Amino acid sequence: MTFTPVTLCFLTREYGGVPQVLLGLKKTGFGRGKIVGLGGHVEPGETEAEAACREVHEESGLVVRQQDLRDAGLVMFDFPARPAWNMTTRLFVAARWSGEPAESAEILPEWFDVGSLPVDRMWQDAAHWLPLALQGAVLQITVVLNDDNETVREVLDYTTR
Ligand SMILES: Nc1[nH]c(=O)nc2c1ncn2[C@H]1C[C@H](O)[C@@H](COP(=O)(O)OP(=O)(O)OP(=O)(O)O)O1
Repeated sequence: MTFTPVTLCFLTREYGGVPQVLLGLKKTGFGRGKIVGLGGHVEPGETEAEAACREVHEESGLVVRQQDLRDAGLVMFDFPARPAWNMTTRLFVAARWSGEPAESAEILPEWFDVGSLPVDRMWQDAAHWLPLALQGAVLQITVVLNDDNETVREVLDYTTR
């Protein structure tokens, strides 16, 4: 079974002493209408880190350097009722970046407090893995979606650190 390689990159900052993460409203394509992380497909010939930096720039105008990406592990999104949507997702977190986030055709970026993530507006599975990734874990997780391709059937967590 093929799992398409994609990335998600979570930029962080402290704002008034409060940790925040940059997410965004997906305006087009896969996950339209949801609050998601910045990211997308790894193009042929590209590394995951290169793809993450490219997607952050395309979607928000921000510049993040590969050396400032922290590898936060892998999440497999398994859609048994829609295997064409299966993805293997490299997670990155970056506390150093430059620029001001700007709306793009694909994403309306927005900062959220890490302590109150907008989980009701995200993919349901995000509540299972995003807080851990932002806390510094290196994840090894498989999310199995129900046949509605929305809700979570099970989360298999192989994280060791
Ligand atoms: N169950 C899930 N929960 C989640 O939080 N993110 C998911 C998910 N399943 C997929 N994703 C993310 C991973 C990836 O960053 C994104 C899909 O990639 P894209 O945003 O790039 O898709 P698009 O259809 O907009 O295509 P392109 O921008 O043309 O590559 O969806």
